Amino acid sequence: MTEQFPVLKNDLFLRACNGEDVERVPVWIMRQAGRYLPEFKSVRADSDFFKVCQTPELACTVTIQPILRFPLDAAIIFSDILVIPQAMGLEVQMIPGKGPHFPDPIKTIDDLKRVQFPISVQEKLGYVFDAITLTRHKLEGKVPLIGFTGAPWTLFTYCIEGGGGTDLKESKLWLLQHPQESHKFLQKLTDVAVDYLCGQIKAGAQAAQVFDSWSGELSPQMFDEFCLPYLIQISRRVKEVYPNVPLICFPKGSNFALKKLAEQSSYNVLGVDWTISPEAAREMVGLKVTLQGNLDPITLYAGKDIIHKQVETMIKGFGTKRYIANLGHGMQPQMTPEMAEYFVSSVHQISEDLIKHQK
Ligand SMILES: Cc1c2[nH]c(c1CCC(=O)O)Cc1[nH]c(c(CCC(=O)O)c1C)Cc1[nH]c(c(CCC(=O)O)c1C)Cc1[nH]c(c(C)c1CCC(=O)O)C2
Repeated sequence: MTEQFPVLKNDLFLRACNGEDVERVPVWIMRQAGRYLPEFKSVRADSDFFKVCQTPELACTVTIQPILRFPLDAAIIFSDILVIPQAMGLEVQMIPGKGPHFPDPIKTIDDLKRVQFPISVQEKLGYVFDAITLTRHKLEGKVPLIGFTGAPWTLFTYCIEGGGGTDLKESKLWLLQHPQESHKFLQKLTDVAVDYLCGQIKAGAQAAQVFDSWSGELSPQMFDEFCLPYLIQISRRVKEVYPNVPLICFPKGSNFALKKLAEQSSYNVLGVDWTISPEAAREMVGLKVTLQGNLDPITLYAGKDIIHKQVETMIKGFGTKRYIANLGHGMQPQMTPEMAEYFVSSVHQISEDLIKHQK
């Protein structure tokens, strides 16, 4: 039996995903739940990072925290992309002040034997599905809930580098020296990501985003070989099961790939970072897909007047159709809730004005 969820009261985000008219540009923020919120820090004070992810009540609480504070148009389930490597049998720790750490990363081809595949996502990641179902109820239909996964290449880099903050030398050497084994591993990660996204949608996610945070470290040629086919595959396979659920792809740093993704994949929305102008991004995809982004997050440190001006330029550049406002990457722990709020309210005010005057 499928769950009955509260009726959705704000469908602005979903309408923008689907290219429908909006009376205001929808806005959410990547990493909107996080350490810049005192109420998040207070939950984290008592619980390890992955404990929060694994406990549906806690994951639900922190997912909803930013929704209670700011007039956002979507919630994103609190979790991490690295729950997939964990589910495949690799140990991942979150080290305070440093980030993710794999005590025993994949170093050799022989190490790939330690990667469990196939896996039952229901058995290993059912806690995320439970968190999503609970959060759908607790949101009371205020805004839609987004699920997410890491993209195969980005997950691959963490499994091989053992953490962030590297130049990805080891992962790139895998692609160059062991292309076949790399493809095999990327395919396994893809299969798990597809099952994982389908499980999240079944549990109640109303849209889903694929984060390829490190795709921009690859040359266009390497991107075409090791990222693009898997990103396309994920979109097509999830759409086969859930044709009406909007899918978002954020290939950070690979703005050169926007045209190919718009033409060849089934994503409704493409996320862009701040290294491409809104006009250039729009030029590459036309009105075939919705664009999401792309304010340089550093802008949130620059003060209200500057935020306001930059948001205005951004919205005018993208246009108010087929557009979702966001940062070009995530919130940072040193940012203040006040500036997040100002960003959100600037999007409201500027886009409402623009749309009114277009009529
Ligand atoms: C690369 C990546 C990861 N995780 C994620 C990505 C892709 C997005 C991106 O590029 O930022 C995705 C992610 N991680 C988190 C979310 C939650 C939902 C949201 O509010 O956006 C999402 C969508 C929570 C988190 N994930 C993490 C935190 C902070 C850790 C903590 O609470 O102690 C949060 C709130 C930890 C994390 N997790 C990861 C890193 C590199 C770090 C350390 C970053 C840091 O310390 O600032 C891996």
